[in-house]
Parts: sequence; C-alpha cells; structure tokens
Amino acid sequence: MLTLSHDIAANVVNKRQNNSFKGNYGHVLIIGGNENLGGAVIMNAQAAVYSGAGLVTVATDLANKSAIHARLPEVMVMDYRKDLSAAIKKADVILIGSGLGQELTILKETLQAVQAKQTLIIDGSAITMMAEQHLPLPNAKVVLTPHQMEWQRFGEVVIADQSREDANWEALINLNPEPILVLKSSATQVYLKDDMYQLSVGGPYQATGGMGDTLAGMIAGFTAQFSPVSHAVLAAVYTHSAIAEELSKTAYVTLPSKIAEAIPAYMQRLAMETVSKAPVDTKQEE
Ligand SMILES: NC(=O)C1=CN([C@@H]2O[C@H](COP(=O)(O)OP(=O)(O)OC[C@H]3O[C@@H](n4cnc5c(N)ncnc54)[C@H](OP(=O)(O)O)[C@@H]3O)[C@@H](O)[C@H]2O)[C@@H](O)CC1
Ligand SMILES: Nc1ncnc2c1ncn2[C@@H]1O[C@H](COP(=O)(O)OP(=O)(O)O)[C@@H](O)[C@H]1O
Ligand SMILES: [Mg+2]
Repeated sequence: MLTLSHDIAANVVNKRQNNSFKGNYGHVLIIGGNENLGGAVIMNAQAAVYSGAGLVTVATDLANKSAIHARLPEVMVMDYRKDLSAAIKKADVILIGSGLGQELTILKETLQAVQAKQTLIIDGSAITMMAEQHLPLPNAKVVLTPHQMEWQRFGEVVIADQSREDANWEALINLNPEPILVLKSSATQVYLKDDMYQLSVGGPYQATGGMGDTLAGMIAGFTAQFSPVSHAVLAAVYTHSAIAEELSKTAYVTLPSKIAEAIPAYMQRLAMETVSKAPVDTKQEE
C-alpha cells in the first residue's frame, strides 16, 4: 500500500508551455444527465473546465441545454440521442455515467464507439447499468469511479470486504482490460496495475450529492492534459479532497461547485511548487 500524497499531485501539475493552445489540453466529452439529473453533468463539466481541459462538450438530454449554457458558457452542448458516435470519435477523453439514469442505449452506443487510444471514465449510473446488464469493458484506457455500492454491484465485492485489498484485486484481475479503479468512500483507494494508493486527505464535509460527479469531471480534466493517465488520475483524486480539506477550515459542508471554483488556484500553487518534479513510480505502462 502506498500513500496518495501531495508530491504526486505536484509532480503532475506543471507550468504550461507559452506556445501552447487549447488543442494541447485535450477535448473532453461528457455523456450523462437525463432529464431529471442535469445537475450531475453540470458538476462534471464545471470540474473539467476549471481543471483546464482544452475543450469540453456535454452530450445530454436537451432539457438540460439552457441550464448548462447559463452556468457554463465555456461548454458546448449536444443531444446525446443524435450523432453520439461521431462526437466520441473526436474526443480524447470520454466521461460517461453521472446522472445517466437508465439510458441503456446511450451507454451501449458509447461502449461500442470508444477507441483503444481514448481514455474512458465510467461513473455513476453507467457502472450500475453495466453491472445489471453484464456489459464487458471496452478496449480503451478505462477508469472506473464507483462508490461502495456501485463497486459491490459491478465488482461483486460486498461492502464489508472492500477494506480488504486482496478482495478488490481479485475482482480487478477478472476484468479485461484491467481498469484503474478509484474506489470512493470515506477512505478512498486507487488501484493501479500492481499498487494500491490510499488517499490521505478529505473528510465528512464531502458527504454531499454531486461530490463524486465533481471528482469524475476533475479526472476527465486532468487526464485530458497530463500523461500518463495513471499519474493524472492520482493527481485529480488527491487535488479534489485536498481542496475540500482546505475549504473545510471555514465551511461545515464543502459544496461540489465550491470545490470546482477553487481548482484553478490550487493547481497554480501545485505548478509553482519546487518539490522534486521527478516521475512518479506507478508502474503503469502506456
Ligand atoms: N444533482 C444531480 O443530478 C445528482 C445526480 N446524481 C447521480 O445519480 C445517479 C445515482 O447515484 P446515487 O449514488 O445517488 O445512487 P445509487 O447508485 O443507487 O447508490 C446509492 C445506494 O448505495 C448505497 N450506498 C452504500 N454505500 C454508499 C456509499 N459509500 N456512497 C453512496 N451510496 C452508498 C446507498 O445506501 P443508503 O443511502 O440507502 O443507505 C443507496 O442505497 C448517479 O448517476 C449519480 O451520478 C448524484 O450524483 C446526486 C446528485
Ligand atoms: N466521510 C467522507 N470522507 C471523505 N470523503 C467522502 C466522505 N463521504 C463522501 N466522500 C467522497 O465524496 C464522493 C462521493 O461520491 P459519490 O457517492 O459518487 O457522489 P455523487 O454521485 O453524489 O456525486 C467520493 O469522492 C467520496 O470519497
Ligand atoms: Mg456518484
């Protein structure tokens, strides 16, 4: 077991090149938000934009279109029932599942269209539907972000056993391709190739709806910009809870949208740090 520490995030988040443009920071496609759960994709998208993704598109139920535009003018919006496969082809990172509800057709189309070189983050309702329908993982760089009940459904590890590292590895080795697992709880763990990273920051001020949607959006924003994917995921998981811990000094509850607002300043601090910017030993080949 390793500790998911501040240095890992500081190694990943570096100063940007002067001669860069939005195309260098990745195109994120967020797929989710049925007509009742549009807030989930707003939180995904705010976190992805504020993490610095070059371009962010939200494919959703059109009932959410004006709300997304009003909250996030940086984001493009499309109907997830139209031309979804074409939009998937243009993305570097695809995040599916937050607030997706029972939209199985959208999920199946996404799993079919995604390509091996792309990063696919699978969250929320997508994890639950994949478990219910016994859908296999597609050939892509897959990141799974279940909470405990979602992991019980998908990985078939009962919540009581999830504190046992070996039980989670047993479930992971049966999956093909082997995903990066962000197993969320009050003691979040990240399973990567041969190592498990234990998150060392965060607390109960994070126990509020939308907290995981914000994390998924941050993972999308970080993986769009930073490589390898494994390092970017670790940095996003750390940064999400480190910001919450800071905000908790003056806030009883750390709202997801407040965490998102604090991302640019926190990342700027990480980028300015002079700690050894050496590569992180995650053993994750890409
Ligand atoms: N504003 C929006 O649009 C929002 C939209 N959202 C979207 O809604 C979708 C459904 O997601 P979901 O997580 O709310 O429901 P589900 O998958 O049924 O899991 C809940 C069940 O699991 C149990 N449970 C046990 N341990 C647990 C744990 N550690 N963490 C959490 N739950 C735990 C729990 O136990 P109980 O509370 O009953 O004791 C309950 O029985 C998803 O797509 C999400 O993105 C939300 O983000 C909210 C804001
Ligand atoms: N007591 C706690 N301590 C630390 N982190 C917590 C605690 N409760 C919840 N969280 C974090 O909040 C997030 C909840 O994710 P999730 O249940 O998917 O939320 P939602 O789907 O409502 O957005 C996870 O990142 C989890 O680690
Ligand atoms: Mg969730």
